[in-house]
Amino acid sequence: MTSAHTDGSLIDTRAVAAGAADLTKVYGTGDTVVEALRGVTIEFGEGEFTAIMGPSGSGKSTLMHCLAGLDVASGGRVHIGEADLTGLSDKAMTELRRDRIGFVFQSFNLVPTLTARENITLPVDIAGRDIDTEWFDTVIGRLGIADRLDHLPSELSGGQQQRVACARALVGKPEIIFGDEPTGNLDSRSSGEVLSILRAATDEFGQTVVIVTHDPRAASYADRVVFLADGQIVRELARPSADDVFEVMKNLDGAGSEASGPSGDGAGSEASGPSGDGAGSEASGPSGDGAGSEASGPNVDGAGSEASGPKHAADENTSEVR
Ligand SMILES: Nc1ncnc2c1ncn2[C@@H]1O[C@H](COP(=O)(O)OP(=O)(O)OP(=O)(O)O)[C@@H](O)[C@H]1O
Repeated sequence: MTSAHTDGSLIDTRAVAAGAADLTKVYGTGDTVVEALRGVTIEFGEGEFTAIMGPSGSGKSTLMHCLAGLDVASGGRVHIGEADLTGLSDKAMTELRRDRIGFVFQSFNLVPTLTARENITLPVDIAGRDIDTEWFDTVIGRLGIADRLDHLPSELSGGQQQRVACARALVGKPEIIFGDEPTGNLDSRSSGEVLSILRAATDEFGQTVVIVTHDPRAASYADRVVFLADGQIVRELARPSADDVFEVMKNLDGAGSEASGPSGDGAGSEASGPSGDGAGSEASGPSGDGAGSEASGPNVDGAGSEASGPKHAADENTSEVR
């Protein structure tokens, strides 16, 4: 949410959905000690989509797990809304995670004995709430899993399982959704669908989304991208293009292994550069090759062209704030 300064410029007035203050995390002791987080202070505004990036081992997953109450920090504080996680009992933490947080993690954690539909509605069922059937239909339609709902996870492809996990995180409309490489196992079309619907969750329902990703194109769907290195926040970009993100990652990473260019490995989508010509449209960036690209998602946000990639133009709003 924004409002106008007297000089006409916009200021951000949205409420804070979650945050961390001076967060530290130390693994091991003595010679094997690792300082995974070294004083991270960050806030996530309501309805904001944030991507966390950084070289391998920089602390992204650790930060995500501490924020989501899945791991306990060594020092500092974390809050979700008004709730300070530091003082919560196990029971209160479980309820908070169940009622207010959605998770899209790469290890899908689907219950193998439940169908896709049952997995998707499980958190809402456990919480004893009613399913918003209209939103349920919208989510599964956009994610292209409507015809897979009665299948067990073992009968689904990896990408379909990940989209079921994404649907599970979305249908209950939790205040905040955490995704640890939510598009990591997806081809670029499915990746675009997942990112578009996460974007829609913020734009249409005011949900807050925080993802860890290695993919500059995925990051370019975000309102801002926060870069970690050695357990600290070192850069932040507001509404960047994939090219902007790629440039920062290249510099942060030295050898550039995390944000490798178009010749990136394997499926390419996670590590591909924004101008990926290697796999052609498969790895293409948001401002690249137009509406027909593989990366284009469904028309999730009402503005057709918007959905074919992230909404930020290459040269728009790329101010560096740190
Ligand atoms: N359980 C653990 N025990 C000891 N060290 C750990 C543990 N988990 C993470 N670390 C270390 O903490 C640091 C940060 O790890 P983390 O997984 O948060 O990095 P990351 O940025 O998510 O990396 P990647 O991009 O490779 O997933 C690394 O040096 C890692 O080896």
